[in-house]
Amino acid sequence: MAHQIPDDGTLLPLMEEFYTIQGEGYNTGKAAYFIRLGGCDVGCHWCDVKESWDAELHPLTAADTIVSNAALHPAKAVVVTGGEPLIYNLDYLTHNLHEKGIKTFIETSGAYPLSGDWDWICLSPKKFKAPTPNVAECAHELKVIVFNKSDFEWAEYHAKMVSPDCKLYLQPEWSKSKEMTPLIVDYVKENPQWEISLQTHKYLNIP
Ligand SMILES: C[S@@+](CC[C@H](N)C(=O)[O-])C[C@H]1O[C@@H](n2cnc3c(N)ncnc32)[C@H](O)[C@@H]1O
Ligand SMILES: Nc1nc2[nH]cc(C(=O)O)c2c(=O)[nH]1
Ligand code: SF4
Ligand SMILES: [Mg+2]
Repeated sequence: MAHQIPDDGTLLPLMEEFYTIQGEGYNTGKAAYFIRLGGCDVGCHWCDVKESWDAELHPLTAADTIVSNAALHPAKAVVVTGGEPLIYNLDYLTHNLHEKGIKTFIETSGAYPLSGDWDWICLSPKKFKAPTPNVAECAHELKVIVFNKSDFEWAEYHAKMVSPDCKLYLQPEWSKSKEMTPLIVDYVKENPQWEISLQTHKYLNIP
């Protein structure tokens, strides 16, 4: 049976929630509570959480419960990820997190319109479903996954879509990391407006 998900954002398909260290991008090294919502139709062939794709496998959970769980942890910061979290209306969730003094960060492909009130937006655009201009304009961080050499040019194309003060990151696709990381290192040395982002949680063996 298909989930009937109310569009007021009070119920969300929750795949998992865990307290860990942000492994990627600008906030690397900072403790945060991760909320992983199920559902994604972007279809990245190298996606590292394909189990998230089918929303119906993940129980509809009260946003109030997610907020209370988040509030139990010392770091007052939440990363909402997925799946593609912007499939859902995130206004209610982020409003209630803020009411509890919790900062809101999102990891998104930008493939759906922006909802929610965010302290930090990490946009990781995908070839398989282009980001909406609205998310690109609001992004604090652009994180492009490098799977092959052509992705540098593609990254520059997206850098033109974001605001001038948006941080720019190149992150190797995990399975191609050995090949791509040296290319990223060379690229960043030549183009220092870009920085390298590694999936440090995978090296640390933490969630
Ligand atoms: C699993 S996605 C979920 C959020 C959203 N759907 C997105 O793609 O931004 C979280 C982050 O992991 C990155 N990611 C996913 N699979 C990866 C892989 N195999 N190697 C490197 N980064 C990956 C995504 O680009 C994104 O920045
Ligand atoms: N530690 C840790 N950091 C992350 N940063 C982005 C992640 C994600 O899957 O969205 C992620 C994740 O899954 N774990
Ligand atoms: S958009 Fe994100 S969750 Fe969806 S397939 Fe791509 S990496 Fe995976
Ligand atoms: Mg991850």
